[in-house]
Amino acid sequence: LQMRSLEVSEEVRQYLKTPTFDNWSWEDAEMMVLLQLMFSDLDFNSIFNIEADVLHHFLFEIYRRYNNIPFHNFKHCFCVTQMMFGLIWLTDLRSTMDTIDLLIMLTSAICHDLDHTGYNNAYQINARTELALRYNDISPLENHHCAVAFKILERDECNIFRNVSMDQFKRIREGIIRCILATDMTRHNEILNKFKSIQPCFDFSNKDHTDVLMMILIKVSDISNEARPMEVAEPWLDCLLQEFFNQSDMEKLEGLPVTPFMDRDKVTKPSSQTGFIRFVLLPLFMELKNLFPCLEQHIIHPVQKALDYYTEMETALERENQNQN
Ligand SMILES: COc1ccc(NC(=O)[C@H](C)Nc2nc3c(cnn3-c3ccccc3C)c(=O)[nH]2)cc1
Ligand SMILES: [Zn+2]
Repeated sequence: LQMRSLEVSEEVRQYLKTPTFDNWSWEDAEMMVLLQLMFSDLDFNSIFNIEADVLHHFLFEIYRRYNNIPFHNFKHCFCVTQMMFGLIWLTDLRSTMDTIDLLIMLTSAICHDLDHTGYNNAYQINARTELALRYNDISPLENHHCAVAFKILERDECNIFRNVSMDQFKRIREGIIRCILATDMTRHNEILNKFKSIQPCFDFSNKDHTDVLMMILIKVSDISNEARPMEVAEPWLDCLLQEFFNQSDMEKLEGLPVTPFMDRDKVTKPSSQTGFIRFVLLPLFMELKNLFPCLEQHIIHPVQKALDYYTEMETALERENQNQN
């Protein structure tokens, strides 16, 4: 992978800060350069003394450790990081949060699905895989993603944190572990309820409050493909269903329990999305909008349009089925 030193125009730098960024029109090598740009645009390199070649080696090793599977691949890692980058600028977090917390969030986004095999936690546990054994069925995938991240950081030439103090590294490590482990969707309600409970009087100087906000922001970045333009989001749903179908095919072959919304004989694109958008995405975004009203137009409106699109598709499909029967 030749990371061409793509000369990034001012126009692209601004476009990179918006949730409308289209990942499909960029090569992997260009996305690597854009990831470096995010670090420098947020002043991480100067504030934390991150040398350019160390950042380069770090990102290259990250790139190597994502697998070529339909959804949880390097492009997903880039999308989640780019959404996080966009949210930081959109909500002006540079003026309300410590820079070290922004560094934790961006690095967590980059690392959050490292070495994902395309089989979710339910499969790991049911199939009693090496990961389920090692992590005692407790978020086996997320524990693994985080362990791989710190294995990479143990190598001096990849350690972007090698010039920070012991106290700073301790805070960074605690933050990255907390954020990556928060991406386990089985903990969705636990984390959302914690955020709801501190909502009325959110205090940016209270670490307990900002710790929860950081988990909410990586969760939002991770699952918010539907906040992007339809021509960007729809291919991602095809990739996701491809990965889900691979898993449910394998589960059927191995006589393991099959998750209904992964079963190619049961799921349709609209049915999987209308429920997900209505019961998972919108409630999550509505909570975040209470803190950052500007997300109404940038995130919630596009998702409501996506809900209308899939609801339309669902009724059209049902009408078609009725005509056939
Ligand atoms: C509470 O745990 C859950 C809840 C919902 C889902 N997934 C769904 O409902 C369906 C399959 N749709 C869906 N799932 C999505 C999307 C984005 N990420 N994402 C996803 C991917 C892997 C694991 C979990 C989720 C939510 C998306 O746009 N749609 C998966 C896990
Ligand atoms: Zn992810």
